Amino acid sequence: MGTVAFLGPKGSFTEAAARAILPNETHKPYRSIPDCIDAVKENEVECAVVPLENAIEGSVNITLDYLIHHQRLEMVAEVTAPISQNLLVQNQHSENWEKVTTVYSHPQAIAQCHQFLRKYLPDAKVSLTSSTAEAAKLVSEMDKGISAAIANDISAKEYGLTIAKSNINDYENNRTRFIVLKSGNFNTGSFMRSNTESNYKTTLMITLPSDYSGALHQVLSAFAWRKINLSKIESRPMKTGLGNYFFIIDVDMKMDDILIPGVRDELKALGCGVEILGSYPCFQWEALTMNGSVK
Ligand SMILES: O=C(O)C(=O)C[C@]1(C(=O)O)C=C[C@@H](O)C=C1
Repeated sequence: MGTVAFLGPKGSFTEAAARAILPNETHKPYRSIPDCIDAVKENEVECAVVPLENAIEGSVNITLDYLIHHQRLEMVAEVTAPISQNLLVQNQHSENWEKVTTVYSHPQAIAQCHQFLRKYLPDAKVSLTSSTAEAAKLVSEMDKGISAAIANDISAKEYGLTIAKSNINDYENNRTRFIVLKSGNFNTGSFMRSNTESNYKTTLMITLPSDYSGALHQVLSAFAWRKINLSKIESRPMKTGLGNYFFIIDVDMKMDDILIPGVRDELKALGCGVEILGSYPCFQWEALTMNGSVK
C-alpha cells in the first residue's frame, strides 16, 4: 500500500483518475501540480497523478515544464478519461444561472468551454482557480452575488451545488490524459495487470544541437526508418532564450533493447540530448472502471 498525491481538493477530475488507476492506495489531495510532484520527490507520497494533455486544449504546460525544469520523476502509467464539464451554481440560483457574474474554474476547463461562455455568459468575469474542484468549493462558500463553477458532477455532490447546464464543453470527445509519476522503489505492479505490450508508450525528451540545418528532420528519420510510430511531438521553450526549444516525443511502444536504444545512439551521434522520461502502460478509463464518463 502506498499514498498517491493528486491535484485536489476532493472531487477533481484528477482524483477520479487517481482512484481509477490506483484503486487500492490512499489518495491525498495537494493544492497544485508542482505540490503533487514535490510530494513524491520529498517522499511524502509514493507517487502522484497529474493531468498531462487534453483533447481540446492540448498539453497541461505546467506539468511538462515542472517535470523538465524542476523535478524529474519517472512516468510509470497513463490513464485517459472522458471529461464532461458542467456549470455549477448554488441551489437557489439554478433557475437564474444566466445572471451569473463570475465563472470560476481551472484554465484548462475554461478553455474547453470558451464558446459556451461567449454565447451564454458573455459579460461574466472569468476567475481562474487551481482546479475545477477548487472552483466548486469556492462557489459553494459564497454568500454574495451569483457565481458559477465549471466542474464535474462529483464536485457538484461533494460541495452541494446544482448542475445548471451539463456537458458544456465546446467539442464532443473531450478526454484528458493523466500520468502517474513516481520516484524510488514504489511497486507499480498493482496497475501492470492485463496490459498488452501494444498499449505502451515511451516518452523521450530531445534537445537539438544549435544551428544545425535539418536537425529535426534527422531526428524524425531516426524513428521513421525503424518504423517506430510517434503518437505525439511537441516543442516547449528551454527557457534559456527566444528560439531555444526541446521536443517531447511519445512513441507507441515499450522500451526495448534494440530499437529505442538505436534511436538514442543515432541522435546522440548527431549531437542531440536524449532523455527517456518513462516507458509505461496506457489505460482507458472505461476499461478500468466499467463506467461512463466523469461528469
Ligand atoms: O483535475 C481537475 O479537476 C483539474 O482542474 C485539472 C484538469 C486539467 O488540468 O486538465 C483536469 C481535467 C480537465 O481537463 C480539466 C482540468
